[in-house]
Amino acid sequence: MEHFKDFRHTNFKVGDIQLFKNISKDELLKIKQQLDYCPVVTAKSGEIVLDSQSSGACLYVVLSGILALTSNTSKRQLENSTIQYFAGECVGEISVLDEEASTATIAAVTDAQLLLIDSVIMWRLIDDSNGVARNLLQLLSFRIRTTNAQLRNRQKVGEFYRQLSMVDGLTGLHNRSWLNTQLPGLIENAHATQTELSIVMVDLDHFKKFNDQHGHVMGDEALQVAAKVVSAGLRPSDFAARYGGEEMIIILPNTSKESALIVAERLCDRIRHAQVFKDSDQALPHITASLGLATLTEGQDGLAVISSADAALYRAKERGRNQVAL
Ligand SMILES: Nc1nc2c(ncn2[C@@H]2O[C@H](COP(=O)(O)OP(=O)(O)OP(=O)(O)O)[C@@H](O)[C@H]2O)c(=O)[nH]1
Repeated sequence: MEHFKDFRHTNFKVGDIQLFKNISKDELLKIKQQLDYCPVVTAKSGEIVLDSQSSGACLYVVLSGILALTSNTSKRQLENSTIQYFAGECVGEISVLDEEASTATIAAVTDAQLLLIDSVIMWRLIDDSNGVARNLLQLLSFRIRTTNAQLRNRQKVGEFYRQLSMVDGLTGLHNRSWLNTQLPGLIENAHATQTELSIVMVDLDHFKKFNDQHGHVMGDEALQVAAKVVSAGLRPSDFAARYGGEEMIIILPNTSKESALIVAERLCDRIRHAQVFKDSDQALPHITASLGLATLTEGQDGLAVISSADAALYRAKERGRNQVAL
C-alpha cells in the first residue's frame, strides 16, 4: 500500500468515522489532533490490506472505497464476499488491541483510501475518551456476535452434510456407512442392558429379472417402493438401512425373536401387496421379498448376527422366496 498523505492533509471528517460517532465536539477536536499525523494509505483493488503476515498492529479506517473479508484475492471472490467494509467502518480492531497478527484476510474490493491508527495512538484515544472506548466495545460485541452466528451456521451446515453422507441417495434409508458407525453401539447397548435385539435382512426376489423386463429405472422405482414400505412399517426406535444393491437391513432394538417375526411377516406381506407404477395408471407386476431373521445371542457381535440373518435369508430363498425364515 502506498503512503498517500497524513490525515491532516485530507478533507475527511473525524465525525464521519463510526468509531468516533456520538462524541462531543470538544472530544472530537482532541481526537482530530491525535489523528492529524496518522498516515493515509491507498490500497489498489485486489490488494491485501490485512492478513496473518501483516506487520505492525494498526486499525484501518476505510475513508473511501470498499474492503472485504476474503479467502483469496480473485476479483469474483472479493466482489461476492458477504462481509464488506464501507467508508466510515474499520478493520483490525482486535489486532490493534492485542498486537497479535490478524486471523482474517482483508483485501480491497475497489481502490480505497485508509487511515492507519497504530496501537500507541489507539490506546491514547481510549484513555482520553469514554466515547471511543464505548464505540470500540460496541464494535467488538458486534464482531463476536457475527462470528458466533457464522460458527453456528457452519456447525449446522457440517451436521447437514454429515447426515447427508449417512443417507442412501436412492431409497432415503440409512446407508452402509451409517450401519458401520451405529450398529456396534446398538449391539453393545443390547449386551450391556441385557435387552434383546433382532436383525432382519430383506432381499427383493428375482430382481435381476425385474430389471431385465422393466428396465433399470423401474427397478429403482421398485426399490424405492420397497424401502418406503419397510420404513412405514417400523417403530421410530427401529432402523432400516440399505445394505447392498437390492438388500436392506432392519435393526429392531428391544425386540425378541417372536416379536421380530411378527414385524418381518407384516413387512413381507406389505411388500407383496405394494404396487410399482410405470406411469400413473399402469401398475407393474408385484414385487416380493425374502426376509431372514436373527436375534442377538450372548457374546455375538454385529458381523455375527448379520451373518446369522443372512443364513436365514438364504433359507427363505431356498424355500421358494416371498417368505420369512429364521
Ligand atoms: N434397478 C436397480 N437394480 C439394482 C440396484 N442394485 C442392485 N440391483 C440389481 O439387483 C439384481 C440382483 O440380482 P441377483 O443378486 O442375481 O438376485 P435376484 O435376481 O434378485 O435373485 P434372488 O435374490 O435370488 O431372488 C441385479 O441385477 C442388480 O443389478 C439398484 O440400485 N437399482
